[in-house]
Amino acid sequence: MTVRPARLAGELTLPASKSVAQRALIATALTGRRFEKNAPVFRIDYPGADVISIAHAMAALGSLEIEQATDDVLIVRALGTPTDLGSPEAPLVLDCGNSGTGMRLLMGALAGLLADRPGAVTLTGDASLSARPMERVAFPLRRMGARIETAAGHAPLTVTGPAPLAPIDIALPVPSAQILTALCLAALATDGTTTIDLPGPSRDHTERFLAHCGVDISRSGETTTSTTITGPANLELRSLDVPGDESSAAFWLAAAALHPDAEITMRDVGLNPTRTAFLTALHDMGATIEIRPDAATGPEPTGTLIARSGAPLRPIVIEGLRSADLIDELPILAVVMAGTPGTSTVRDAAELRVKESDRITLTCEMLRAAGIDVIEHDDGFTITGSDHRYLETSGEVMRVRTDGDHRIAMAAAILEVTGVAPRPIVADDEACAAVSYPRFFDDLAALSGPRPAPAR
Ligand SMILES: O=C(O)C1=C[C@@H](OP(=O)(O)O)[C@@H](O)[C@H](O)C1
Ligand SMILES: C=C(OP(=O)(O)O)C(=O)O
Repeated sequence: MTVRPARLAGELTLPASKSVAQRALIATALTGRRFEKNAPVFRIDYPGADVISIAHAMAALGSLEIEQATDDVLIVRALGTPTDLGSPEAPLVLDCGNSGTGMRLLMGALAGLLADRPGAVTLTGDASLSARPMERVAFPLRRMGARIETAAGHAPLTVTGPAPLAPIDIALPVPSAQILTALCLAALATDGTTTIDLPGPSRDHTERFLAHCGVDISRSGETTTSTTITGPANLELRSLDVPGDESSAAFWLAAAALHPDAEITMRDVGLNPTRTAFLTALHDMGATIEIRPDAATGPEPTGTLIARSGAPLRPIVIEGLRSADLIDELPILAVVMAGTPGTSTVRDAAELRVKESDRITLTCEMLRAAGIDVIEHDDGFTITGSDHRYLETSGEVMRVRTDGDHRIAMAAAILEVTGVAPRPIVADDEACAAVSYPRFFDDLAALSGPRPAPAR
């Protein structure tokens, strides 16, 4: 017999926004300005493993000094532009771990750094990252003049200098904030104005952070967007509060929407309007979430979220540009769909197949393992859900394949703990949650209160 918690309640501290922290680390590493030893530029409270990988990569580059002040706090100091950037015979090797954002942003940043000096830097990553497409970033950077070699489109990849860069006007085929950001970081080293048009919504953390550091950058449009940035630009380093990660909050918003008795509070959560698509989707499905915005203090708006259970949920269709806006939240949204009576669908999300895992296949496998009716499409899935909650269930515990993907491991845990799954399930790798949320399973235990040990 597996007993699911009767109540989920408590207050949580979320990890630092993975998108904001990595942008701040990489952009700060680009600056030529040297800071006094005791003048930290910013701190990162509670970084996930991707953020730590990129912090260490920037320290290996020689641009930043990272002090681990406590288990949970990184203090970042800028040391100035590195002098040793390797050579084609002996490139400097930087390990990006599991971070797609880190590797793609660094391609642009390094192209800028190597625009007018010799050197060669090779970026490597773990097996998952080495399987992900990198030409989508290398190709437009080459158009600006960068010298980048990939291994048949993948990591390891090497950026070589000197390779002077020129501004470009470009319309990207996909609404990717990672490509946009790589091009913006490269554009800082050019003389003139670069314009990057995107065919759909994307997060605007880069525009906000670079403008905060005095760069001439702006974005227009809300669904299709156009970003303009003018170089050459030196960053004025300014302190920054890194907000709690919106995509980490999504797991608890889903948990509260699904569980019959829940109240979960999260403070200092990022409320950037380009990151609120999951809040909107849950609202459209009928969930109750109280949003209390904080007074603005920096480039990223924040606030408190209080999610409560009890509202009946209705099915939803996610397609077109909306899928791009929800891309990292689609595995956990699938769990909400499974706990909603009726048929819900996600289409136009083929991009999910090239994230840390094939998230379409693994999301469908997870739901099937739990006994939920799901149909897999090339670009999404259709789920027939139910509002029945199995707070006690029995049978063999089904192992969910994660392929080391943090979002699948956390989605499986929410599916299990909320009683949506008729059958007991467990992720085959819970440790991978640390990529974005190291204490996820501790927080889950704290919210669940004392109860019988979970079935394994
Ligand atoms: O810019 C970013 O911080 C991110 C952009 C998104 O990727 P794409 O740019 O490929 O859409 C997202 O999936 C990723 O987790 C983080
Ligand atoms: C896709 C993700 O991250 P990245 O591309 O940075 O690996 C994610 O966190 O869901």
